[in-house]
Amino acid sequence: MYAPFRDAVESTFKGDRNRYQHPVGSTSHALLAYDRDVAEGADTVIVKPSLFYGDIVKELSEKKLVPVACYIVSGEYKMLSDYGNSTNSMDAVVREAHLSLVRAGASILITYFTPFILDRLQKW
Ligand SMILES: NCC(=O)CCC(=O)O
Repeated sequence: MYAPFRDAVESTFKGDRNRYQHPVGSTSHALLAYDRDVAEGADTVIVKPSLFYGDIVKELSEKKLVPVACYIVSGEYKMLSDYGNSTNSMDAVVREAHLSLVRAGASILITYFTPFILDRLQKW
């Protein structure tokens, strides 16, 4: 999900970051990290990437301890952009994707679509 960002910054990183990324099939790792981070004084938690993790966003936001921020990373941006461009449905797909995270409980959206959304917010 991070390849477009790494390409943009001409990253020389080789390998993977599996040692500190949560296993895709597990909810419990994310919940343990949340408990640890809140106990250490975090004032916000970030779910990143976020579009495939609506279940995690919902579970964390229902705890109501700290706001949940959702980071729509570069690979998600590319997927949405490619789909929106190829089907001439950018407004609809961007709106639906971002509202899905709001519906799941996101308090903050971190997204490369910010200028696009701000241009349309009054209509949505
Ligand atoms: N520290 C920068 C990032 O994490 C970027 C992630 C992305 O947008 O792929």
